[in-house]
Amino acid sequence: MEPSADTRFEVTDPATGAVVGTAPDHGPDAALKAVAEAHDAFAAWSATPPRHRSEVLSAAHRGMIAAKDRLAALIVSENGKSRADAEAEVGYAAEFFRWYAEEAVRIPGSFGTAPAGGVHNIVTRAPVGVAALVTPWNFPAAMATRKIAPALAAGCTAVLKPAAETPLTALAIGEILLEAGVPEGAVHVVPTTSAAPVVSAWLSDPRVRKLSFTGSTGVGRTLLSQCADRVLNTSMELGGNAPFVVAEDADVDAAVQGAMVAKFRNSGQACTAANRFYVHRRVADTFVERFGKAVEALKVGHGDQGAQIGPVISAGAADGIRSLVEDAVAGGARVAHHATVPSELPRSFVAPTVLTGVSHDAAIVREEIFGPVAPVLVWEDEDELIEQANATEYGLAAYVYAGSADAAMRIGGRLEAGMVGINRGLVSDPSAPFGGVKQSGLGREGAELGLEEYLEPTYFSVAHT
Ligand SMILES: NC(=O)c1ccc[n+]([C@@H]2O[C@H](COP(=O)([O-])OP(=O)(O)OC[C@H]3O[C@@H](n4cnc5c(N)ncnc54)[C@H](O)[C@@H]3O)[C@@H](O)[C@H]2O)c1
Ligand SMILES: O=C[C@H](O)CS(=O)(=O)O
Repeated sequence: MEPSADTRFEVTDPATGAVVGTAPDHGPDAALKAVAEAHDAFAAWSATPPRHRSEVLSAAHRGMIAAKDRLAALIVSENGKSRADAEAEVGYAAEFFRWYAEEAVRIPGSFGTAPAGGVHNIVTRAPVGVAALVTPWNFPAAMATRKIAPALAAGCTAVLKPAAETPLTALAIGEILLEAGVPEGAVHVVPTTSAAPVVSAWLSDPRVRKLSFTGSTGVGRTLLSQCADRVLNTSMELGGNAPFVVAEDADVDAAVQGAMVAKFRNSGQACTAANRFYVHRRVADTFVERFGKAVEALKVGHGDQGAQIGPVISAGAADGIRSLVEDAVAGGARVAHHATVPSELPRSFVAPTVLTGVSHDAAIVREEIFGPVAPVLVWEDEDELIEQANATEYGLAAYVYAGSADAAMRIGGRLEAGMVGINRGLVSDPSAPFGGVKQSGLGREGAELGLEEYLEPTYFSVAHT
């Protein structure tokens, strides 16, 4: 499953910089060899009975659950997240194998008669071919399985380039797939420190028929323009800037509980993370006080030592987050609450923080923070709220807490987002279509729609008398 590479690169713990493992460093030649093998494997895999693919995916689900402790430890070591977050990620990631084991036997098709008669329309779905999959470091298991599972269910084969920060989890998943019965060559995990040349080589190769990318909007734009040359089938899961709205009739304690999940899961490094909190003036003081108390109680430390908040991915990323806070404070914001970062911890740890009095045009409101900082803004007029919440190029997730279902659905329906959490701070679910509008992406992952991303319809026009 892993093509040979002459050189290896070191993978480090984001907290300490200690080397936690090494991965093969593939260049474009090795990456194209992986494509050749995936292409060779395609004819046989795409012709397997759906029930067989389903059973292999079920075995992959069981394999991941059996390896839960080992995978969680690997994720903590290379990503830094808390052990609890890592275990939750393994469960979530494995669930994509179970969901698509169940979908593999339900590839859709249809039969109809043309209105004028004399012609039957038969629509079938065929796997698109070899899929190139590119994933980020923030959820090293789930972002891989969210692509691999529907690709295999559809009958595609795949080459996967994980982020250079977190290749070890993807390599371990590759081994689990082999043990589950995925044929040699059908899924290649291709770590590299040369992302651009490797991915460009794939996108230029006619044997590659699909790109599914998860990462930043900036890199997504670059890859989309490369895909234009070959009019390549693409799925894009990109950045976000989720508003979290608290209405005047919301249950404030429930809103605080949801806010803790929406903001602090994975230390704020989720594309779905609440980036801006819009709280109605009538409940703003109560919300900030209770939210602040919960934030102050967060335990910051190493992921494998019982902490709730681990480091962010690098010291550079942490500095960037702190600069956003400083910029907001220079613009009039106030650090209302923060957790304590033990003094012995290195620079990659950022204090979970609640900011109040933040200006609507502050960089921290406009940019994806990707860290444990919560800017709170106060609203009174619903039309102004909607205008401010939608004033972003992103449209991935949004959250609304409101007492009346009517208000929640009305506000939620006016937000430009692909996913809206109503009275809950988590929208990620393998059985639901994950994805964004505007510059947060194209296409969906999870649910039935996630399978469609790896299928192409063929329509047969059949004459009959
Ligand atoms: N919408 C989603 O489902 C989703 C999920 C997770 C993360 N994200 C987004 O991902 C970003 C954080 O992840 P990141 O920092 O790893 O993103 P990134 O865009 O820097 O990297 C993502 C992947 O692309 C590769 N890459 C980087 N530059 C490339 C290039 N020029 N050509 C080809 N490949 C390249 C990286 O090696 C990595 O594998 C955030 O913006 C976050 O919102 C989105
Ligand atoms: O970073 C965003 C990912 O999609 C992770 S999750 O699906 O929200 O867990």
